[in-house]
This record gives sequence, C-alpha cells and structure tokens, in this order.
Amino acid sequence: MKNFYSIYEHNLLRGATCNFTVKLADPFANSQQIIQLANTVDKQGGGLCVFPELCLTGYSIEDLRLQQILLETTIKTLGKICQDTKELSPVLVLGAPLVFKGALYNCGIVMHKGKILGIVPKSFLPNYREFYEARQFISGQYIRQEEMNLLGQTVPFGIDLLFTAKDYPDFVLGVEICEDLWVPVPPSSHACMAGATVIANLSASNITIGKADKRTLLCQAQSARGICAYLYAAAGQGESSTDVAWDGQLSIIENGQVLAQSERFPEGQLCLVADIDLDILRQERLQMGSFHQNESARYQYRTVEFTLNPSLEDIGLKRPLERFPFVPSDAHRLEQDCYEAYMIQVSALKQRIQTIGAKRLVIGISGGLDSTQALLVAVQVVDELKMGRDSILGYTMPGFGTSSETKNNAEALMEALGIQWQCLDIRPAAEQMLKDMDHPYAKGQAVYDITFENVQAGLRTDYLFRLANHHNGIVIGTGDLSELALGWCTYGVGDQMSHYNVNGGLPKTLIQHLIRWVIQSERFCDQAGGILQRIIDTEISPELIPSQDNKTLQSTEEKIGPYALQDFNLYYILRYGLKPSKVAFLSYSIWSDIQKGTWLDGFPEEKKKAYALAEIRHWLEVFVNRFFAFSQFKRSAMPNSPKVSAGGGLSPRGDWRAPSDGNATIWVNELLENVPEK
Ligand SMILES: Nc1ncnc2c1ncn2[C@@H]1O[C@H](COP(=O)(O)OP(=O)(O)OC[C@H]2O[C@@H]([n+]3cccc(C(=O)O)c3)[C@H](O)[C@@H]2O)[C@@H](O)[C@H]1O
Ligand SMILES: Nc1ncnc2c1ncn2[C@@H]1O[C@H](COP(=O)(O)OP(=O)(O)OP(=O)(O)O)[C@@H](O)[C@H]1O
Ligand SMILES: NC(=O)CC[C@H](N)C(=O)O
Repeated sequence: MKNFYSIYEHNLLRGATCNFTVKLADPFANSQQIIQLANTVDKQGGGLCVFPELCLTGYSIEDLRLQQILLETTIKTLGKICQDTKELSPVLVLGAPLVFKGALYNCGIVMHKGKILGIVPKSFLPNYREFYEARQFISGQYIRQEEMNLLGQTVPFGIDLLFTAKDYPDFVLGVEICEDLWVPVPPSSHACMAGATVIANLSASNITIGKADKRTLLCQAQSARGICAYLYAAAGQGESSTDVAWDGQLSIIENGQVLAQSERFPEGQLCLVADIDLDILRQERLQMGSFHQNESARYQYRTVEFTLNPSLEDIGLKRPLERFPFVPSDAHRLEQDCYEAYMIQVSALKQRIQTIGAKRLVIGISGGLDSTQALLVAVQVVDELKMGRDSILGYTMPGFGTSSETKNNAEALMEALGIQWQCLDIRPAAEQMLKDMDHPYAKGQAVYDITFENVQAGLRTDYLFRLANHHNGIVIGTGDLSELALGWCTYGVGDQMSHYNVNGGLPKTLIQHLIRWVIQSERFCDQAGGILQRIIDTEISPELIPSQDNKTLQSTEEKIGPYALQDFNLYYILRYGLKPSKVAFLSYSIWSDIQKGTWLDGFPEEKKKAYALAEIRHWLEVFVNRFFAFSQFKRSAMPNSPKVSAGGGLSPRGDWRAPSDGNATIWVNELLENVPEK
C-alpha cells in the first residue's frame, strides 16, 4: 500500500453531482461552467462528476431542441469540453440532445480525459401533465449494440453500456436519465444486475410541493434494490420559468443511505461530493445471494473500459461515518433503535416464558451493565405477563473481586425494582473448590490466574442453575454481543451460559445507551433512574480479582480494548467482512480526533476520547485474533438468544457461522502489512 491515508487505497470513490445556472440554448456558455465544475471536482480528488439532463442546452427549451444550429453547436461544444478536460481525473457524465440515424435522443454522454467513452439515450420519455418530451425525442429503450460517429470518434451508443475502470475494478458505471427512475423497472435495475455499482442519473425535474421527498425516496429505493451508489443531479437555476420552477436537487445515495444531499434552489454553481464505498457494495452483493438469483433481469451489456489512475494523496474522507455504528447519532433514529432493541428483547423473552410456562426468572445481578439490562427486560416481561415482580429472583453473589460499590448498586437496583432478591457469598464455596484443586491461592499465595477467575464464574452459574431447578424457573443470560465477539466470557458458565440469553444480540455500546434511554423514558421509578446512572458511570470490570482499597484492579477495557473501538471493528468485520486495513482506515477517519463527526446527543464531554492510529492498530489486532482464532468455540455453544441489530448477530444458528478451530493469520498479516505503526 503506497499511502494508507488515501481513500483510493481503500476502494472508495469520490463522486460528485453538480449543477449551475444554465443559459437556455447556449451550449458554449454552459460548457464553460461544466469545465469549471469539472476542474473543481478534479481538485477535490473526485473520480466521477455527474451533471443534469440536457445541461449543455438547458432542458426547458422545448421545440428549440429541433433547431439545426442548436444541434450543431452542441456537437462542437462537446469537442471543446473534450479538449479542455483532457488532463482532469474525473469521469464526466453530462446531458445533451443528439441525433442518431435521423432521430433525436435525450442523451447521457460519458467522457474521460478528453475521450467520449459512450452515449446512453433516455429510455422513458415523460409525456404527461407538464411534460412533452415525446414531441421532440425518440425513446432509446431498444437501442443496443449501436455505434455513433461523433467528433471523428466511433462511440458506443445504446442503453447496454457499462463503463469500467480497469485499474479500479469495482467502479462500474451505469447511466440513466430522469424519468427512467420513475418507471416500475428502471434501466438501472438491469445495469446493476449486469455489474454496475454506480448509477448516474441526469435529471431535469421541476419542483412542486413535496416532490423532493419523492425523488429521494425513489433514489434510496433504487440504490437499495440495486445495492449500488446512486448519483442524482437535477437542473436548477436558469431553466425556464414559463410554466414551472426548478430546485436543482443533488443527491448521493449508497445502498439506501443518503451520503449527501444538497441545499435546494441554489444560486450559481453547486457541487456535492461524497465518497462511495465500493467495498461495502461488493460485500453486500456477495452476502445477499438473492441479488444474483434475479436472472430474468439480467441482460447483455457492453463494457467500455478506461483507466481511472486516481491520485493517492490524502484527501480525507467525505462520507457520514458513525463513531458508534450500533448507536446512531441521529436522535430520531436512535430513539427508534432503542425502542426496537428493547422490545425485541422483551418480546423474545416473553415468548419463551409463555411457551415453557416458567414461573420464575433467575438472574445473577452484579451491578454491572449487562445484568442490569437483562433485569430491566425481565421486569418489563413479568409486568406484561402480569406475573408479579416477585417472580424475578435476583441474586447478588459477591466474590473475591466484588467492590462494595457494585454490590450496593446491585442491591439498591433490585430493591428499587421490587423483585425478590438475596445475597449469596460465593467465597466459602470458591475457597473450598480452590483448596480441593490444590490451587496456590488456597495456600495463601496471591495467584489470580484464569482458574481463580473461572472458579467464581462457575460457582455463580452453578448456584443460578440449581436455584432455577429449585424454583421452577429459567436462568436469564446476560452476555452481550461484544463479549461474544471477543470471547470475553467463561466457557460453559458465567455470561456464556444460561437457559435463555436476552443480551446476545446487543453490543456493549448499545447496552450502555439503552440503559440511558430507559432512564430518560422514565419506565421505572425515579429511584431506579438514579441507580441506573451510577451503574453507567462505573468502570466496566468482571471483578474476579481481589481489589485493593476497595478499588477495582481489573479493567476490562485495559485487557481487551475500548468497547468503542471493538464495537466499531465488530460492525465492519461482521456485517461487511471488510479487510482489517480498511476497518483501520475507517476507524482512524472518525476516532483520531474528537472534533470529527457527530457525537451522540448528551455524550459526556469528559468521556469524549480520540485514539491514535497505533492504538487503533493494536486493538484491531487484538480483535481479529480473538474473533477469528479464539472465541468461536464459545459462540458455537451459545444458548438461544434473539438477533437484535442489523449490524449482525453471532449465534451459530441465527447468523454468523465459522469454524471453532480457526486462525487469524491472514487478518493479522494484512493488518500488519498495510497499516502503518503510527
Ligand atoms: N477452540 C477451542 N475448542 C475447545 N476448547 C477450547 C478452544 N479454545 C480454547 N479452549 C479451552 O477453553 C478454555 C478457555 O476458555 P474459558 O474457560 O472460557 O477461559 P478464558 O477464556 O481463558 O477466560 C475467561 C475470561 O473471561 C473473562 N470474563 C469476563 C467477564 C465475565 C466473565 C464471566 O464468565 O463471568 C468472564 C475472564 O476475566 C477471563 O479472562 C481452556 O480450557 C482452553 O483449553
Ligand atoms: N457479583 C455478582 N453477583 C451476581 N452475579 C454476578 C456477579 N458477578 C457476575 N455475575 C454474573 O455473571 C455475569 C457476567 O459478569 P460480567 O462481569 O461480565 O457482567 P456484568 O457485570 O453484568 O456486566 P459487565 O460485563 O458490563 O461488567 C453477570 O452479568 C452476572 O449475571
Ligand atoms: N425530465 C424528466 O424526465 C422529468 C420526469 C420526472 N418524472 C419528474 O417528474 O421530475
């Protein structure tokens, strides 16, 4: 890798959509603006630049489209644009009327470095209400395998064209024109089936109230169905005001997600830029096999090749990127996600309790985040089933490392929620077990090894399972998705094992937020709210090793890495299967500076943290080692648990399947080879 910091090392493509104040029926004047904007995009490192429909002449010129001088000037001007953009990097897609075999077509012209690569005619001509396109244009929907002589070049002409960068093979461009998107099966559906990853839509769409939302909806739907990027450029200022008005909407959308949306009703030139992730599109198509099963939509296409030769400079990353991919920063989205996550847990547990007729829900309550979340879900379930809060049996089981703070929080929480609870000291049993095992701790030595830790986790689970037998109940599991990813749980016991795990689909960063959400939504009494806040503020620790001065020695995040970074790694590796170097680049792009991106509303200032590339690299190495080489055997044997996040689940039955005897060699090597140490 020549420059880790360049987007073009990571299969990202900087795309642009542009518009300008068009001068009606004056191709030369318009070409000057097109050339200026192409230069602007080039300077920003863009690889693609899409202009509006018929931007060379203006869209709203009606019968002037049939004037001989207009058509001749259009061609001459195309020659001038070719001449003046020879040195520029981006592929240009612009609109003009062109005659082929005596008929006029509304065309998208694709050019690169002074060469016209191909011309795609509009398939579907609007001829209803305010549109009269069929008066001048012929539909291009059946044109395939044709060529046009233009400016001394033989140029492929037809709707069967894809434009592929030889040196950037996931960049495969398809073109359609405005109304083409409004029909039941747009041409871009076929283009995507044939391999297009990026669709340019040249548009001239007059504005009426509410229409901008409809356009966005169509672009989002088409990009989600086609698993493609969709670049939409609509004409704006300068178009005729005779009967309608124009708002110049520009959008860049990827797989249903809006990457960038312009202001509307702009003055003068406007250039919208966003980086398209070609890896994510490729991986999504790879995973979603049904995309390729849509055989009846697969047509023959011609491929026109070009060499993109992108600059490998550090031009930053321009796309929305979440610090916490499982916890969206948009307040409305987050509210919805929290509600759904909580209700998924509640409805799944309710279903299980109803089906088996369990009378009691048994939970080990540590005063940590996970068991708190499981308890909140259990309370909601027993309330909905009208079982009474005393059907929840909560046990706090102090061991060698339990701090008085977490123990107090656990007890106060159970008391506030009105469940039945008890404190069971596991230390005598643990001491007995360590003695029976001839463990050095039993002889007074300060040996706090894995055996010492797991004896406690095991005994707690032993108590819980036998208490469940005793009280006709089931043990509610607490282990979360992040712990499952990292194997941070004790096999067969602890938070790896239970009768039903409500948390298995929830990453730690979302659990942290869900508890905040429960506080804000005041679902439970005020007193519970205060305790929940104290629990969120407590450092995450398994508390298995004795503490000194009542201060915990064992910080989970010091051992396995900050959950903020590990959840980021989990999301991109599990959901998209991205290479470690790409994950590191994305992580660096958002986590290297607290000023970057958007923090969640109300995120405490003192907790805002940045990570240097060296830290990102180190914790990602820990992640891939634990995820691929170590922890699968724990997941392969995990209890039933509902999937919560579209970001992925780790149940071997529900979602992720992998061998329990894997290794992380290729992931570690790729990371170490391609990510600089600092
Ligand atoms: N692929 C594979 N297939 C079958 N067995 C495999 C295996 N890889 C290791 N093993 C065996 O598994 C054992 C290691 O796994 P395991 O026994 O889980 O033990 P291990 O993962 O080494 O330790 C558990 C860790 O979880 C932490 N933790 C955090 C939070 C909560 C809790 C809790 O439970 O409350 C625990 C705890 O601090 C400790 O560091 C070894 O005996 C090893 O030989
Ligand atoms: N002192 C304890 N009393 C009762 N149960 C405990 C205790 N310590 C651990 N457990 C049980 O073991 C599980 C795993 O412990 P762990 O420390 O990983 O989880 P946690 O404390 O709930 O949350 P976090 O992992 O965020 O600290 C807990 O969720 C809880 O069910
Ligand atoms: N130029 C066009 O094809 C415009 C048609 C499109 N349906 C619109 O209403 O905006």
